[in-house]
Amino acid sequence: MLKVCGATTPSDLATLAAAGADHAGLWHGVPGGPAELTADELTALAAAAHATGVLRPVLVTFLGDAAELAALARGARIDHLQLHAYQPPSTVAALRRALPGAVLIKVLHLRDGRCQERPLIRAYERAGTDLFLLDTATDDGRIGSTGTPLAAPEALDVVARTTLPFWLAGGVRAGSRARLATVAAHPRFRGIDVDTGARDPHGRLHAPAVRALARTWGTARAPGTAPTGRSRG
Ligand SMILES: O=C(O)c1ccccc1NCC(=O)[C@H](O)[C@H](O)COP(=O)(O)O
Repeated sequence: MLKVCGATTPSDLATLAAAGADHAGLWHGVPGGPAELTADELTALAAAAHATGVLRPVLVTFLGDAAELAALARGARIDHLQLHAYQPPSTVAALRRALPGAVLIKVLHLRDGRCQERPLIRAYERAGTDLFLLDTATDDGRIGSTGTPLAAPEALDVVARTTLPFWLAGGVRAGSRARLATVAAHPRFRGIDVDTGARDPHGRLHAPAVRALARTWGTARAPGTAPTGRSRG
């Protein structure tokens, strides 16, 4: 599974679909974010993602109001939600009740190798999280699209504290597959989530980079096929 984050136009989605991505991350509720979408834009792009026949949209958000998120997801017909900030387990639980069929992805942030949410991991699992996304936070506290690499031993240490499937993020590139081989070999590893490594030097989504990610990480689809099933693991 390959998710690429921060699509803002139908042309971005066409690039991702043709280059082998399975999920497109669409931002809403990320104040000041360069890929921030209005609710109407989110709905239109989610429809465009579905129309590709291969891409599933993921709502990526810092928002913590479960009722607002559930309404947004229903309105945009998105069934994958990625809680990318420090939303508490109670938000996951409320979303689980509001959207029983959705795939709820909670980000776990590693800063200086330490998982910021470590004491809450079990609570997130009990609340109804489907999938964890391991990502990096920078020394100065930035989160999301940091391009900062995650070390394999630190990722595995967090994974050992969980029981759920997980996606891997944090400066992932085609060339980091060998360095992260032990993480990719984990039985609960389900795929990668990339922003920086899928872009050209001007910050545009870049088909050759996406193709290289899909090829190197072994997520490439057979030509003409759509991903099967949901991403719950
Ligand atoms: O992508 C962003 O800029 C972003 C901003 C705010 C919240 C979340 C954001 N991205 C979420 C993602 O899922 C990224 O793909 C993930 O952080 C990995 O990014 P990178 O390290 O640049 O590959």
